[in-house]
Amino acid sequence: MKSHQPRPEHPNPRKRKDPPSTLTTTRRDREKRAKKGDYERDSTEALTGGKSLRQFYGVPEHKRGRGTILNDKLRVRVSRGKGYGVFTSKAGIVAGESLLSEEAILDLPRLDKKTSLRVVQRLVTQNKHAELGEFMSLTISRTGQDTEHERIRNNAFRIDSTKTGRHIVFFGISHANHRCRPNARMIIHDSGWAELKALEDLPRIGTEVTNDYLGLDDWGYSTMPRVAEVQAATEDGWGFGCACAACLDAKTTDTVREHIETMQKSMGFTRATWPGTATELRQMDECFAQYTSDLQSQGWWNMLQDVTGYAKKVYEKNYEEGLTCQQYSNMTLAAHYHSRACDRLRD
Ligand SMILES: C[S@@+](CC[C@H](N)C(=O)[O-])C[C@H]1O[C@@H](n2cnc3c(N)ncnc32)[C@H](O)[C@@H]1O
Repeated sequence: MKSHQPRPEHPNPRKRKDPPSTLTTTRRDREKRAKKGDYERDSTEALTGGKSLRQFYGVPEHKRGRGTILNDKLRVRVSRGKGYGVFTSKAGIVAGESLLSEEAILDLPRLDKKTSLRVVQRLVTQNKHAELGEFMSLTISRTGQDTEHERIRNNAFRIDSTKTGRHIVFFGISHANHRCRPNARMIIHDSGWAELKALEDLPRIGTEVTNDYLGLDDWGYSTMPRVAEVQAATEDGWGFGCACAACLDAKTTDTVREHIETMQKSMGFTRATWPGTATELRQMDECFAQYTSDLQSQGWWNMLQDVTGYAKKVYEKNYEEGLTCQQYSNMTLAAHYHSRACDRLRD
């Protein structure tokens, strides 16, 4: 009689057969598990039997963003030192152009472990395999933390101002890396759609499109966090210390930000929070449009031109790494508008 010997391991790790898993991944099984509440487990259980979460959900390992064409303007590619990133695949993009408009994969009313688990579980029960595949191809930066919650924490954007409030996850936009002086801006609509818009001209193919995770891409009214604070915020929120040019030259950046704050204080601008929602951003846009038209209607059009030109010059000379040109122009414009308005009142 033939004795049953265990097969030796294949020398090529890719061809080794996994031991039979207790975590079956057919659709029916997944549905059964979801109904029974078997998804109630912690990160250690998620790795049971050496299975990753992707294996647990039956999502192919190789589907990790690489080369994904997002639309005719953008694609996902490797970004050195940052995993993957979003890059232009079209030349001649101009400032203000819409780069990508996307619906959320996941929309969480709250950011906590239970809610995270529940929303991913819902993709399974609703047979949303494409969304599940997209979600699983997003990054987790802390090794050994392969849980739904960690993946959401790493890729979600806040839609209300609280840390644990409404968060949403996208596919393309969540692949965009952070930069403190970004070249694109994300506008999240309350309905769960988001749009990525170019903040500056992107003339060449292959330019990395970066977004500002922290809301530094404001109008310059807020207190600018120091580099150490930025690092702490990116570490706390997404598990990485920002390595953008502004953060690497912390001394210059901090000096520039200090300078800006002094200017802001002298103008009496204080704003404690960043615009978080689409409504807030729209309100700011409307405000800015209003005072631009005020300037025009009062015959101050030349001043508007001067101020913008001046701001650009100063920006190019001194403010290279701390602020976007647009932010600086807006801020300087606001300052001039403010002081002119004060002068007029005094008259
Ligand atoms: C929302 S994801 C961005 C896409 C991600 N790079 C990927 O491979 O899918 C956030 C993660 O990207 C990396 N990352 C983004 N911006 C970065 C930056 N400025 N410096 C270093 N790492 C960054 C960090 O690992 C972070 O946890």
